[in-house]
Amino acid sequence: MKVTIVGAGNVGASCADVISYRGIASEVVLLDIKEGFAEGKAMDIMQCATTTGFNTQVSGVTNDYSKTADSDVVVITSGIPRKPGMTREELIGINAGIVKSVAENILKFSPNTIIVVVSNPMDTMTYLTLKATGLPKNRIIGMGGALDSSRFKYYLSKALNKPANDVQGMVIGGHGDTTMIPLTRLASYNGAPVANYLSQEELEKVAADTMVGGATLTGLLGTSAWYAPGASVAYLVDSILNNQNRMIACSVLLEGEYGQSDICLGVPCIIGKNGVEEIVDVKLNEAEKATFAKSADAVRAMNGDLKAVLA
Ligand SMILES: NC(=O)C1=CN([C@@H]2O[C@H](COP(=O)(O)OP(=O)(O)OC[C@H]3O[C@@H](n4cnc5c(N)ncnc54)[C@H](O)[C@@H]3O)[C@@H](O)[C@H]2O)C=CC1
Ligand SMILES: O=C([O-])CC(=O)C(=O)O
Repeated sequence: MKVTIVGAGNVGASCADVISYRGIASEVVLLDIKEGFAEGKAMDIMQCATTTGFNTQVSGVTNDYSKTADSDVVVITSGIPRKPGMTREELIGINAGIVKSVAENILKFSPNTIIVVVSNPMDTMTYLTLKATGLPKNRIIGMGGALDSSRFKYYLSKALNKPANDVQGMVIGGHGDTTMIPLTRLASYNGAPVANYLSQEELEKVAADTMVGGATLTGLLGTSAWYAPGASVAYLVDSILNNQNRMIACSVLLEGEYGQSDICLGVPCIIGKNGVEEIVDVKLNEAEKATFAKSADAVRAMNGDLKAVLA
């Protein structure tokens, strides 16, 4: 199975590292516009093969899309990341043009691929990719919810003082500081509602910390995060390539689900060999439905800025 990752920067390279280390794909191609950069990242990762013990073949290319031919999955991480104090939405001006041209180039050589969109603002970039390529909706998946959910579980585990792997929870809605929706009511500590153990005030703090999880890291690192984003993409790619049918919150085209249409937004999806196999209805209550509608309004307003690039 072959995976191409466009953008060999922090997130792209981290993703390639996890995919190879865990043997998720037999071949990974890193592509970047910066001369020699993807080649260097690929060589560095390949020099881990004998010490960490993997057989995945990782190669790097400078803007040569012919080397990406017949990829089963293509991950788009090309574009600029935010700096401290910025929102993800501020990246649209530069990233929209990059994402559109990358998606078009990819399809010339891998017409049957499934595309995973990572570049920010991710929900709007996913919608752009869908509109620009005209691919069926099951083959365009925005990655954000897997990462946001892992941060939610991290903050819940800290509040509970229990191992993160004993915590279940999901974040839906937009992948933005104000549009994310941590589903606190449905989160559990090994099946028991977290509200059994945490006060309302503690739960609100967990949700607030989750929503600004990316901004917090950007403030600490000077650029946005990459280890958890790279691992989250690899988790999603694994579910596609190995047909695991995991339920993962992903940004996908909604056509009436969750009361929304003509928008890509984070909802729980079954992810398997065809990409999005199914959208799962987790039965939101009235307050959650209203929050979801507000999140959709904000993302829809952002999508309005795509007119020029889609013209
Ligand atoms: N959806 C999510 O959950 C997350 C999204 N992101 C987003 O992912 C993107 C990448 O972030 P980082 O890897 O930290 O940035 P980075 O700056 O480390 O890497 C981006 C790479 O894209 C390359 N690039 C730019 N234009 C290109 C083109 N036309 N073709 C090929 N490569 C091109 C650059 O040369 C650079 O190496 C950002 O937009 C960031 O906001 C980051 C983390 C999580
Ligand atoms: O915060 C950012 O800009 C990058 C990102 O999407 C994340 O780490 O969640």
